[in-house]
Amino acid sequence: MIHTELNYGDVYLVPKKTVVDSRKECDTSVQFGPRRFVMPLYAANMKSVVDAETCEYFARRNWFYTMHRFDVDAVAFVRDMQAKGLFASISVGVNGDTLQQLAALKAAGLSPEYITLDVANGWCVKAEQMIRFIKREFPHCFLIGGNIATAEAARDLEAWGCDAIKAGIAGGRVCITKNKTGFHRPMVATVRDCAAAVSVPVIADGGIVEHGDVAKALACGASMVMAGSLFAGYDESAGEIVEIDGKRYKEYFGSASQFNKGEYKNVEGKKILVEYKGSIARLLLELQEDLQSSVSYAGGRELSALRTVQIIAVAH
Ligand SMILES: NC(=O)C1=CN([C@@H]2O[C@H](COP(=O)(O)OP(=O)(O)OC[C@H]3O[C@@H](n4cnc5c(N)ncnc54)[C@H](OP(=O)(O)O)[C@@H]3O)[C@@H](O)[C@H]2O)C=CC1
Ligand SMILES: Nc1nc2c(ncn2[C@@H]2O[C@H](COP(=O)(O)O)[C@@H](O)[C@H]2O)c(=O)[nH]1
Repeated sequence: MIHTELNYGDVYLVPKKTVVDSRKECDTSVQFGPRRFVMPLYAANMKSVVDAETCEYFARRNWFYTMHRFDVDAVAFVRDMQAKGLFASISVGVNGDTLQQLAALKAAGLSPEYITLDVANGWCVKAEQMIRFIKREFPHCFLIGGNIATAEAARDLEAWGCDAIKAGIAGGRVCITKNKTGFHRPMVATVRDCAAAVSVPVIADGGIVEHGDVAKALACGASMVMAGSLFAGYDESAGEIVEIDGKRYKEYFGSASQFNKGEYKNVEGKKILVEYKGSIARLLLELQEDLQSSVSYAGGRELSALRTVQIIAVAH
């Protein structure tokens, strides 16, 4: 029997009695690893979304960030962020280049506060080996592993030593994995299954289309949400402005796109143009206001209230 699974766009949250007098009373902050952040939401570790300046921008405003792992000097990045009194959060892969970067960090006496193991399918032997290696060599580091999409995979990554798990396979806006391989799991099912299976925080990665999807992800059990396209196209986002017929855009491309890889090999991502939207400050404020409102509809004062709401499927 083939069963149906749902995405954010297929569900809504049922309102409860509001207990606050103003949405301002609702607290959107989240403890994640050793630090507390203003929002349970952050920009994807993609080259077309974040660069070193974007990371600094978010860290200074106490938003979580993760630098991407493509052509990055991890030593320089970690040293620079920590010299500025900011936390360092980097991404790594599973191959020899990552081992070299980690050895260089160790030799320089540096330890980032957060490391994200960023591979398409984190439920694999190479990921297990890297997770165990990082936990051994950088025991004080908060290690995020991913990506995965099932309870069984989440349990394995927790057992291997991950401090948080990033869930979401082939749900991203510039993803073509589902078209090229046939594999994908809708986000509501992914997040609910993974979050129920482990005691470490789960990050819902990809597929955020509307601001309300953040609240839906948290209602499904996510502790944090990662989004790419939501944060693309701003002054502070990575990449240059492109002008076409007098209209301004920024490029948003997948980490597994030909554009990011530099060759057409195992391509599972595409490049699109997103409208240029100016400064990101207004977006960050609006996201926070919207989430405060979500918490009020959930009948609480804190994010935990979202875990108590009923999720309903809607007929299209
Ligand atoms: N969240 C998502 O759904 C997805 C995200 N991505 C993103 O794209 C980026 C690049 O991903 P990717 O192209 O997979 O490369 P990776 O850099 O993640 O691959 C790392 C290593 O793992 C091997 N590998 C990758 N996929 C598989 C597989 N299916 N089976 C066996 N070995 C594998 C690769 O070898 P080899 O190339 O020889 O196979 C390579 O040596 C990452 O940042 C990832 O997050 C990509 C796809 C889906
Ligand atoms: N299948 C692919 N997924 C990718 C690729 N590059 C990034 N990603 C994933 O997408 C999310 C962002 O999704 P969005 O809907 O918020 O835009 C990102 O965090 C990765 O997990 C890719 O090339 N192929």
